[in-house]
Amino acid sequence: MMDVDSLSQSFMAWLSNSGAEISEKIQLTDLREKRAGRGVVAIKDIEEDELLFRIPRSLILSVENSDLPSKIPTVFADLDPWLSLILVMLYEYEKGKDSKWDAYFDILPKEFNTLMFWGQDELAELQASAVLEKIGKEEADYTFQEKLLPIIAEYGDVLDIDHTDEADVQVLLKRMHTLASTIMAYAFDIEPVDGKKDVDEEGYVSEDEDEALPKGMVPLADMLNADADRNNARLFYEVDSLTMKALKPIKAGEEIFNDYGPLPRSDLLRRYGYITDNYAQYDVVEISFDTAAVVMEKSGVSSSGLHSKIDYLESQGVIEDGYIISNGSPFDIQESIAPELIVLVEALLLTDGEFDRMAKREKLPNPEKISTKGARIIREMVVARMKEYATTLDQDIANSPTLDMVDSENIRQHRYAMAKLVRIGEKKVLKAAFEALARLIEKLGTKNKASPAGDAAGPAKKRQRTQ
Ligand SMILES: C[S@@+](CC[C@H](N)C(=O)[O-])C[C@H]1O[C@@H](n2cnc3c(N)ncnc32)[C@H](O)[C@@H]1O
Repeated sequence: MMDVDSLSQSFMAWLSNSGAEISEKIQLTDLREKRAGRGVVAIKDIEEDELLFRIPRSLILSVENSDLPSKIPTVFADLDPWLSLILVMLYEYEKGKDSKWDAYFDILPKEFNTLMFWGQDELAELQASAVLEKIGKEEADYTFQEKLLPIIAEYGDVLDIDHTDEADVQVLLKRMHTLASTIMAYAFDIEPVDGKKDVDEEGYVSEDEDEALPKGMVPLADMLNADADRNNARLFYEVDSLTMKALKPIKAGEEIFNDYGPLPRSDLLRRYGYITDNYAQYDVVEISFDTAAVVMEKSGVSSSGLHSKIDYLESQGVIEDGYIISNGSPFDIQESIAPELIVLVEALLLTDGEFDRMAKREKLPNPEKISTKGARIIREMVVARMKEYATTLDQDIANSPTLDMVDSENIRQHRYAMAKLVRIGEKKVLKAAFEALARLIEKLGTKNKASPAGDAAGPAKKRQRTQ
C-alpha cells in the first residue's frame, strides 16, 4: 500500500499530465497532525489574484465527463444531481485503473467523521441540538433503495457491480452513503460554460433558483480546507477550465483556505465532520414549533379559533418546523431572532377581532415591534428550549476539554469533545437571547410606566400592528 505522501504525489503527477496547470508556489501537504487530512499550503509568497491552479473542465469527475450516460442514457432523467453523481462515482470507482479518475479516487477519503457515521452514544453528546433531526440517514437509505438499487439491478452488467445477495446490497448501500458524504464535503455546484438560462415560448428567461446545478468533483480544488474567515482563495468558473486564485497575499508556510460558507458548528459537523472556534460566530439554536406552541398554550395565548389562525399564518409563511436564533456580538434581538417567531407570537396575542381585520387585509404584525407580553413569551420559549438539553451551560463549561487536549488517536473522545463544544455554543446563544429579552422587557416596562399608551418596542410613535 502506498503511503499518504506517495498517493499525493501520484495524484499531483496525474493532474499535471492531464493538462492541469499548478503553481510551483503551492504544495499538497499532509496535515493529519492537525486532524485536517491533506491541505494545500503556500511554499513561496503568493500575491493577491495570483493563479494557484487551473483545472481543465474535462478533468471534473461529473456526469457530463463520464461515459456512463452514453451507455444508459435514459436513467439520468429521473435522478437529481446528487444521485446522478453517486451513480457515476460508483461506476468510475468500479472501473479501477481503467477510470480516468483512478489516481483521484486514491486520495479521496474512505472514512468520515461526519454525523452520519457517529455512534448513538456520540450523537447523544449533542443532547437537544436540532442538527440531530437533519442527519437524514434513514431518508438517504430509502432513496438509495428506491432509486439507485433498481438501476443497478437492471444495468448491473454495464456498471459491473455485484448486487445479487443481501451482503452485496449492504456493502453497496454503505458505499453509497460514503459517496454521498464525499459529495457533501468535496463536490462543487458546477456553473455551466455558457451560463445560459432556459427561455420559454414567450421569450421569458427562467430564473428558477431551485433549478439545481449539476454537481462535480473538482480535483485539487477540493483539497483546500476551510476555517471561517481565514478564507484566502476562491474558485472561478471559466469557459474551458476552473481556476483557483488567491484573494489576498499569502505568505510562504500559510495554509490556503477555501470558503465553505458561514456554517454553524452543528452543520459543519454534519457536513464536514470537524469544527474550529472560528465558526462559533455562526452558531445558531432552533426553537421548534412544538416547543413554541406548548409555551404559548401555557401562557394562555389565543385559545379561540387557533386552527384557522394557524392556517392563515401558514399561508403567510409564518409557520415553520423550527425558528432560528443566531449568534450575535453584541446580541441584537431584531438581527438574531427569526422574525417569523416574533410575528407568530404577536399575531396570536391579537384579539380575535384584531386578528380577523389583519387577515382580511392579508397583513401580518411588524416583526420589528415586540410587545412586553410578546417578549415575555419568547423569553419563556428560550427557557423551555434550555431545559431540553440534559445539562446546563455552567455544567458544560465547568468541565469542557479543548480539542487539543483530546488524544488524537481517540476518535470517540474527539467526537465527544466536538459535540460538547457544539452544545455549549447553542446554549450560549440561548443565554444571550434570554439576557437581551430580559433587558427589552425591563426597558418596555420603564417606558410603559412613563407613557401608558405604548408597550411595544420600536421607533414608531403610534402603535402599529400591521405592516
Ligand atoms: C473539501 S475536503 C478538504 C480536503 C481534506 N482535508 C482531505 O484531506 O481530503 C473537506 C474535509 O477536509 C477536512 N477539513 C477542512 N477544513 C478543515 C479544518 N479547518 N480543520 C480540520 N479539518 C478540516 C474535513 O474533514 C472536511 O470534511
